[in-house]
Amino acid sequence: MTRYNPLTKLYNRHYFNRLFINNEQHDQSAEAGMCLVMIDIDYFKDINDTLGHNVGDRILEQVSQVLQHCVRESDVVARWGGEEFVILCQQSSLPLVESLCVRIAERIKRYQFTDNVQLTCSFGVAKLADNEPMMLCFERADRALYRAKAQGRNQMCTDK
Ligand SMILES: Nc1nc2c(ncn2[C@@H]2O[C@H](COP(=O)(O)OP(=O)(O)OP(=O)(O)O)[C@@H](O)[C@H]2O)c(=O)[nH]1
Repeated sequence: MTRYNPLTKLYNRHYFNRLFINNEQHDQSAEAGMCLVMIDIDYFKDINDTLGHNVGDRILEQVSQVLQHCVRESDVVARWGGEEFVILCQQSSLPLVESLCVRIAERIKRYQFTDNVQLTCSFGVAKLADNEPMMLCFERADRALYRAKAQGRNQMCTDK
């Protein structure tokens, strides 16, 4: 089974799921300080609709590079769906992960994307609680992302 999404070269959803979401065998020490970030490009459909699918694909590649560049080596980045990404940060904390999101947002703001496209992202953050299944933490991060979208996009929400 392939681990990677061919376009972005990031881990694909299936592999990320297998590693973390469906795997309840993690020991507690490995789980200490695990945080999840869900990231979704804002109004990505408009980019496809106005500039075409090929430009959309280039943007997805470039955003993926930004994410890989911003994270630590121990963090795991995956393409979750169309224009949605997930980062799993290990041995981290909410303040550290929130500052990671700010760094990513700043880098995306400054990045010279194909066709001079300007874009922003929305972020949803959650920290794995003691004895919490990864799936529940993931759902909390996803709800936080939904809030960031609903509140106007280009922002980060944390589920505390
Ligand atoms: N170019 C390209 N587009 C994709 C790919 N996968 C999904 N998409 C597009 O991503 C777009 C997602 O659109 P929406 O879910 O409406 O989200 P959005 O326009 O980003 O709006 P918000 O998320 O609400 O800010 C759709 O137009 C999909 O066709 C892909 O691999 N390449």
